[in-house]
Amino acid sequence: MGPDTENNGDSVASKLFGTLNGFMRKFLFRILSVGPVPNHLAFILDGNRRYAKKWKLQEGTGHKCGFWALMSILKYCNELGVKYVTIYAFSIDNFKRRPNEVQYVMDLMHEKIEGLLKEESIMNQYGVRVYFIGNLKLLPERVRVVAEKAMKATENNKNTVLLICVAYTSTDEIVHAAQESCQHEWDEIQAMKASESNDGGEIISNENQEEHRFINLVDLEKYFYMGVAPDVDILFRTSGETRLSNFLLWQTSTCLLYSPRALFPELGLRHLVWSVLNFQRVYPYLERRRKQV
Ligand SMILES: CC(C)=CCC/C(C)=C/CC/C(C)=C/COP(=O)(O)OP(=O)(O)O
Repeated sequence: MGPDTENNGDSVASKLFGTLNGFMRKFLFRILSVGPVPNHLAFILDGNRRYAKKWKLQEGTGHKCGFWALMSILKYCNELGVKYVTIYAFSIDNFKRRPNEVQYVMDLMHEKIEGLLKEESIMNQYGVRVYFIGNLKLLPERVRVVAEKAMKATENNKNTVLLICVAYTSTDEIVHAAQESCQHEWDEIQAMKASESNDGGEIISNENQEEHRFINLVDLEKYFYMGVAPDVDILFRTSGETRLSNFLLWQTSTCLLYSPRALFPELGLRHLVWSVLNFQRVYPYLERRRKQV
């Protein structure tokens, strides 16, 4: 059977099948919830173009199918009780791709984000709060504006948090956090000096100065774009690839890496269930590692 590139599931048969599927899925998720359910899943969306090639579609249609796969995964995560879902939608390096591909993905993002703003969108149906994560200044103005609108429009949604990394790389995030943290320290030292001279020359204690000389872990994490989410529990990279490609290097130190052979648009329920079962198998080990950090 070929791919459903427009996500049309409107026939009576497909609706009936969808309802049946929904019941079975909820039953399956009940059983899975007996064990620990991961709190944060992250996805490197790999294989959209290969999917288009495989089915002899236009390259951009592969990205479109990737978007529909993402919506299904988001729905399953919501039903299973996974709180945070992060996706690597576009890296800073992706801007080096052919201009017409960059343009296509930006247009698709713009169109889909506008769709997410609609009343009947999955974001509102499922109570999903959206964050756009990364150096958003690098985005075309119209995409940035609609992204900011979507963050504002969903800020009161409470069920699942969707973090969309665009114009993102992990090293850029770390540099940004270090710069912000240094700036904050510098501002504090200047404020202390100013109050010292106002107080008629009271000397800043050595301890106080020491405290302000080093950036510590907690400070740095405060300034991460990803600071709104906890560390990742399972990192998916589709297409059987096992590279991290500069994605969430800081937040994945104690997670399970899962790389199914499926291309991203082929990612489905069975992959999610299998990854959660694997997570439950290694959970005691991950927990021990986390307590040691
Ligand atoms: C609003 C919103 C969340 C939109 C998301 C749109 C979307 C699915 C973007 C993915 C873009 C991308 C560079 C995918 C990687 O596949 P690839 O091109 O690297 O495929 P390949 O590995 O086969 O070359």
